[in-house]
Amino acid sequence: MSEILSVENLSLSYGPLQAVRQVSLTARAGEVVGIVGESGCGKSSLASALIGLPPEGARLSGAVRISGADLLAMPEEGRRRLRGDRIAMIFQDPMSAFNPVLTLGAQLIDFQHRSALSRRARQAKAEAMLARVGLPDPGLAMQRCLHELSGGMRQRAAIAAALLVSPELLIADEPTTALDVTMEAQIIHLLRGLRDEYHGAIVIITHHLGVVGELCDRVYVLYAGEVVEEGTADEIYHNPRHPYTEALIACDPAHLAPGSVIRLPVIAGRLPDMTRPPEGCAFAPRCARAESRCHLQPPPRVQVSDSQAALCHRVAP
Ligand SMILES: Nc1ncnc2c1ncn2[C@@H]1O[C@H](COP(=O)(O)OP(=O)(O)OP(=O)(O)O)[C@@H](O)[C@H]1O
Repeated sequence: MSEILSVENLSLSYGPLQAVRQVSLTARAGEVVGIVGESGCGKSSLASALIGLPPEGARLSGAVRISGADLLAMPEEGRRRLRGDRIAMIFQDPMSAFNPVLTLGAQLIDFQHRSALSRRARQAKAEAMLARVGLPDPGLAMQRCLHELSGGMRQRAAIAAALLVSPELLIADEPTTALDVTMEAQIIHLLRGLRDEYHGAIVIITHHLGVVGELCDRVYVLYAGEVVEEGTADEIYHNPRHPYTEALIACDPAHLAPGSVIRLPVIAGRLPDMTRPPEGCAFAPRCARAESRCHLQPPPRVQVSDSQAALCHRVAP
């Protein structure tokens, strides 16, 4: 499988605040890769760096390669072209992909402006894609403005818009958080169906480990801006080795028997102050298994299988 996305030692900081620290990851053609972590661990900052659009004032280092081309090393014009041609993004707020006062049809046709197809063919392709993502009566939906569509329909339209340009890399940043549970299940089902026919790489960024377990091939667990564990979805979900991954799983609603809890458990403690990251393991202050070396020395990256690795003093190879 060819590597579509290759990230090497990527760091992003806002002044003294280190939001993303030395992240390395890959996504190959046909693969769905999940990046999971709780709020504030650096997911959005990482997502912005993956598309070469960091927030103003952020400082970036490292490499983000899209099919070999280093996004961070090229001038803005090159990045813009790459984003338009080869990378598409699905945001939590589907409205951010659209102009609210233009019809959906006009926008879906315009998104294909680089295509050699006629206007009529682009229209037909847009309608077919809307049907594919489950919009009832796509012909009618094409004539509607976005504010006339329901939240679920907008999210489906945003997915259709992203796929219309056949991107090599599709990045979904918290694609389901804004939706209710039933709709979330439908969207997951849809993305799962699409992965079999879409041959690019899909990267899904979420705080919800259940999404990752159901949808992804491989998972990276992010804590305090670092990848603390990586592995296949099966390894991460059923045989987590990092205490933070274990804690995330214990908090996941999918692991709780229906009706058994009133409030979701949360991981006790809070993220460290990232303007002064701890000298040892960043998770040690919240870790029930921490020993003194965990507080003093940076943890080693321990390879536990061909595909699984954890950043932890307590994990045996
Ligand atoms: N534009 C910014 N300027 C300064 N600090 C920022 C900026 N954006 C994010 N941060 C800080 O960087 C850290 C990581 O934030 P980020 O939004 O990337 O995390 P996240 O995991 O996406 O969180 P959430 O799920 O709540 O969006 C946080 O401490 C946050 O306060």
